[in-house]
Amino acid sequence: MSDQVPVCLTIGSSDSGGGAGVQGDIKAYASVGCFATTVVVGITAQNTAGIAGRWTVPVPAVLAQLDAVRTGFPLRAAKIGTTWSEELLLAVAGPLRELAADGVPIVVDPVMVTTAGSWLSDLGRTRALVAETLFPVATVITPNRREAELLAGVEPGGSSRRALAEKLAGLGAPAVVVTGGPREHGDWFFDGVEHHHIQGTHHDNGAEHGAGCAHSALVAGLLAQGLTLTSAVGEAHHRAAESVRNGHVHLGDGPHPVDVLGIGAETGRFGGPGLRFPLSWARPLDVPR
Ligand SMILES: Nc1ncnc2c1ncn2[C@@H]1O[C@H](COP(=O)(O)OP(=O)(O)O)[C@@H](O)[C@H]1O
Ligand SMILES: Cc1ncc(COP(=O)(O)O)c(N)n1
Repeated sequence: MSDQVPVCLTIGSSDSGGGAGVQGDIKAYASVGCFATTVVVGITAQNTAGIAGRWTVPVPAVLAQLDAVRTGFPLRAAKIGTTWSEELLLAVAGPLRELAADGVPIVVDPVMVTTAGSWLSDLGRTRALVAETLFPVATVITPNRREAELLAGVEPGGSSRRALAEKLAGLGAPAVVVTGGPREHGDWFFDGVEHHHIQGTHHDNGAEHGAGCAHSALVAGLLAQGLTLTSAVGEAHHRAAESVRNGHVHLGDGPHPVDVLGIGAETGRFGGPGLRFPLSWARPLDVPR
């Protein structure tokens, strides 16, 4: 790992509930020692129960954010989450191609439906366009089963994750992680040549809001830290699963938010104390700094 903090980019949408979207990505990047920059393409009025409203950011504002980040920071990895519309996909395709040509690994998380069941993408032509515009610039794509089925254009439940991954590779994705669900534990990774079942423990505490966002940001962050793709996707799964296990089960009625930083954990992921903040840490005002 390099001794400089790697800078990563997320292109995604704001989750007012703080668990997923760019807010979740920032925490996931921080959890693997990366500095997060953000290009906000949409805004959601959201809590754990679902999305009450959503707005897209005008394309010129998206492009200006991308330009500011690209010219101001040495990006070491990027991820793209929500893509909303055809117009937006077409607008970001060019800058993403340039990033990829500069050797920046790009993780494509084709978020379409949230854990709570709200739609985050206007389907229609967008499905084919995601493959056309984002697969060629991707280092890896990280759909869940439902997103993989939608992108592959197959009926739900009829295909193995192996078959889905191969189908998406056939549409141009260089490598594919089909993430796990309630019935298929662990993740399925196809590196373009070989298949790997990343085994994992399933946690049934209902704290999965933001797991997919955390996972794809973790893959990008770990690539930025110099891990190989195979190591990054393995480690990202274990950290995402931990973030579910440590999840904020007391927050919200719907799927609870993950805790990727281990803020609420009794013990951190390395066995020491978690990031829980005891009030005794606060310095009295009269202590000179
Ligand atoms: N209940 C769970 N227990 C353990 N790991 C989980 C659980 N839910 C999701 N994960 C892991 O979190 C990551 C994101 O997966 P997933 O929830 O399928 O993404 P999405 O939010 O896109 O549906 C994957 O590595 C997956 O295996
Ligand atoms: C802005 C935004 N982006 C992505 C997700 C998906 O997250 P999840 O599937 O974990 O609910 C979300 N809920 N909100």
